[in-house]
Amino acid sequence: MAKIKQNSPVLFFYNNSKKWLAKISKNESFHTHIGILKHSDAIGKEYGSKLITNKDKYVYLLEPTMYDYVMRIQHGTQIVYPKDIGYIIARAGIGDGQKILEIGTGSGSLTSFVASVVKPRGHVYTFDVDEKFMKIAEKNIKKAGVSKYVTQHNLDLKTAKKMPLEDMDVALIDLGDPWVVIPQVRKMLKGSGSIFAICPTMNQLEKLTMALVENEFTDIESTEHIIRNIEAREGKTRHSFQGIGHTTYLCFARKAFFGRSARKTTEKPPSVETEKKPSTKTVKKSTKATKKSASKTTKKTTKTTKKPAKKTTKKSS
Ligand SMILES: C[S@@+](CC[C@H](N)C(=O)[O-])C[C@H]1O[C@@H](n2cnc3c(N)ncnc32)[C@H](O)[C@@H]1O
Repeated sequence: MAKIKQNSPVLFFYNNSKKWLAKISKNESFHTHIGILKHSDAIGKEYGSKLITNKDKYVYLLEPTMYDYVMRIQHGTQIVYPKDIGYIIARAGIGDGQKILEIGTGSGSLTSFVASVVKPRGHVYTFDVDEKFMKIAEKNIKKAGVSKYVTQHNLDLKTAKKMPLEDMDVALIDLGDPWVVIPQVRKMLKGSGSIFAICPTMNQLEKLTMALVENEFTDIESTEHIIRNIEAREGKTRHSFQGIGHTTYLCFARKAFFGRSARKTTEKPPSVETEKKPSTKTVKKSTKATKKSASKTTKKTTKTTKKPAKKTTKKSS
């Protein structure tokens, strides 16, 4: 039986829109519209028990899940929501023991969730360029209890000359221009490794898909996930009037070896519809942009809780 004690995490659950997440500290209490919730009253109770307030209302003392942490995360940036995270984990094949590369830590929502899936043997190496967001993410990752499985780096991989990682199982990208980092990500991914990127608009999705084809990725799929809440009550179950509209598009692919260099130039890449070669003009543009910005490399790595798997052996990527 799991009993609540000092420092236990607890979700004080009143209803779906009123719930409070806290770490139990015996001298603390908080005032709510349903009365005062005293932490000391929770100590010694089993998770799932009721706690009565001074206004004779009650909350349930629930053990928080990763969903609860992510939904109550401090937002520094837009975050990836559980409705998308579930599919990302399934579609990218994320599991225990994997090495994950993430570009665009943001508030650490996706980082925390993915770390909770790859732990205890796996690790998330996450990169961001904004120290302010990195601090927010660090706090959120700590609150979610997965700091041990995450290493945060302050490094712009767009301009980095040497890739700091190799043989990654999965790469997750959440930046405004994900197509720019595809060549770099390719170098760090193992063969057939999964890549996933967030694209809030269709224009971004198009540019990304073209870069994926150009950089020899296959199994390309783009999806949008809409969740509909149902209000289920006896005799009057119906869709909720509230709901989230469009949030973002998700794009998945796998690293492959098209063998273009070994083929004659007239030969076409594999015959999947989405794997048509993009117009050279656009691809050249993004390649130029990458090269141009490569001269301004900033290298700074913070908070290394675990060493990245850097080896100097060069591999064909
Ligand atoms: C939308 S947020 C990511 C949100 C995150 N997926 C989450 O669930 O909390 C995008 C992040 O990408 C970062 N970013 C922008 N350009 C970057 C770059 N070149 N390398 C790494 N991170 C970058 C921004 O600082 C920002 O924190």
